[in-house]
Amino acid sequence: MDSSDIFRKLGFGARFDFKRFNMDAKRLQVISATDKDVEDEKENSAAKRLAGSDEESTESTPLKRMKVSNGHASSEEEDVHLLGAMKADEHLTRNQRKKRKKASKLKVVELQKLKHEEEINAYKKKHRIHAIGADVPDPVVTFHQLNGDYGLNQTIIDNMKGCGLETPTPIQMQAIPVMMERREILACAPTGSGKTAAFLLPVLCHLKTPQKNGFRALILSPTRELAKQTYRECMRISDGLGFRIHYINKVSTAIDKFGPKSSQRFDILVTTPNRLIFMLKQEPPAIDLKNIEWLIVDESDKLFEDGKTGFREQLAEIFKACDSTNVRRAFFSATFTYDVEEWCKLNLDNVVQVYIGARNSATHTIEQKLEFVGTETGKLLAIRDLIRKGFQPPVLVFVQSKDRAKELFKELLYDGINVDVIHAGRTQAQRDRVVRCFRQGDIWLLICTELMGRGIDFKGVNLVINYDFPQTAISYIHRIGRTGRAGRGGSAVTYYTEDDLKFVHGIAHVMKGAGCPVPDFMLNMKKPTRELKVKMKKSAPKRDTISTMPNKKKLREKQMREAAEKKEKGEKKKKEGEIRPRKRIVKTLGKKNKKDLVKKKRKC
Ligand SMILES: Nc1ncnc2c1ncn2[C@@H]1O[C@H](COP(=O)(O)OP(=O)(O)OP(=O)(O)O)[C@@H](O)[C@H]1O
Repeated sequence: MDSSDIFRKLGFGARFDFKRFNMDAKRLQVISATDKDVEDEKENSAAKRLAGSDEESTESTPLKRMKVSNGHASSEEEDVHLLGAMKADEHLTRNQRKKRKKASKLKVVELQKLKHEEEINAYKKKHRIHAIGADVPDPVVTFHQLNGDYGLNQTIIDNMKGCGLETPTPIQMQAIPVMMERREILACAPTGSGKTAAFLLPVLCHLKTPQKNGFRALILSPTRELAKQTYRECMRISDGLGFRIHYINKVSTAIDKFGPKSSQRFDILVTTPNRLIFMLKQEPPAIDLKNIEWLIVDESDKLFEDGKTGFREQLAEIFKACDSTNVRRAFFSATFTYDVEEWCKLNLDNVVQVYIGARNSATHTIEQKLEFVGTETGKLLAIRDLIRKGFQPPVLVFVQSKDRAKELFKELLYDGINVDVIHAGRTQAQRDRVVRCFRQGDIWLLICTELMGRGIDFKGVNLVINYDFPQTAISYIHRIGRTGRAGRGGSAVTYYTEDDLKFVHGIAHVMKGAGCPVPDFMLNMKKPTRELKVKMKKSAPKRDTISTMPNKKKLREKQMREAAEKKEKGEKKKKEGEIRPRKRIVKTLGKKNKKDLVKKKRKC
């Protein structure tokens, strides 16, 4: 037995890197020339395909494309490769041939997988989808696909179509399959991009049919208005399936309805954290969240905020109450802070992060403008000018507090337009009426506070006016996001005064990020310090009252200030007189007398 025999025996069934060992293999007669040719041909064809020489159009049939290429080689392609391999295999044993066939099949599958990945990446890039996480499922192209792939009820798909939702938006393309696979998710997509349906569809799919096990899905929203809107959307999409969906309107009735003695005939609860906490704190708790399978936190960055405006503590208590082992959590918002992201990475199980477009960016369909108005009076003049020139309702006007909302309402009440106001100081019935009238078009211009800034979907708002400069860029993104929804156009104008100059930089950059023209001087404005930013975020700046009438209190203050200044000046003069009396005498003597005095002095 010579060395080549030993090598052949030991190397039986092994595959060679032909580029590196070609010469040796030939010398030892381990392979024939045909073996190498087949191998070379395979590599060449793979490279060609990855370089895009494949004739098949990737755009025309995306669904088919994704299905076919999902890891399995087409039989035609396989045959070509196997034929070549069989010719080369003539001199091999049956076992060797089998192994070779298996190996080449594997290679084809790998190449198909690569091709598939490339196509998926191109599709994601086109729709600006970024997904981070392990084994992220592929995005879907149609709602119909969800029926085949995940068993989504056809009624839901029909209801979606009935509401005019024909094809999924980018966030729906990616977030739905992720949630369908029961993965926890942190999703961020621009305002008005269809996040509500993105979380409702998987929830409805997993709940399958109505049951008597108490609530199985919980959706949290920061405001009652948003909770009600989500409840309505959920009812629309699940129409005909018999799910019992609830929205807590009055806590007193909810306690009787959902308490321990209830029939447990409910499936989905949509509410604000405060109301839920109130019910959980009853003795015994007036609601049971032990069977919750899906906990959705909408506008999650808002709910994660600390302090008066946030719900962080309440959220922690609700998380504790949803203690089922198979609870899944989903966080949705148009904006995310670093804190929320870190929390999700640490606490969620194998989380998938989905971002559409650039993070914390404004919708591209909104025309944004910054308008310098100098002073508070300038703002009033600007808005009156806009009204006088004529505007296209509906318009939303944001101010920083309920007091200012009332002040502006008083000012505009007699300007000949249908104007109303909504803020936390109004009763729930008043708030509901205002929202209803605004939706119906009976109110043309609605003055509101940050209450309306999050999630509210008013169809066709044409213009958003930031009467008071927003406290943060995040607040700006949400406020202007009330227009330009679901791919429609819209405009936003932000008034700024001398006092707001130091905060213009941030907003100018958000505008630039959304592709709006911004003058260079705005982009180059000095950034506010960190302390200033924190201060502004915590509390809105003090501003002069919104009024064209002279403010009596202010007038009195001004008079008192002037009187005090006068008095101070007088005292100062008196003091000066005591220190330099001669000078005073000289002054009072006049020019002629002064000369006489000098002469007299000389004589002396
Ligand atoms: N696939 C779709 N095709 C067309 N319109 C859609 C689609 N999905 C949702 N919409 C519509 O888009 C609008 C905005 O949707 P939604 O309120 O869910 O946005 P959002 O992303 O939650 O916004 P926000 O960040 O302001 O809360 C709604 O009127 C909704 O009916």
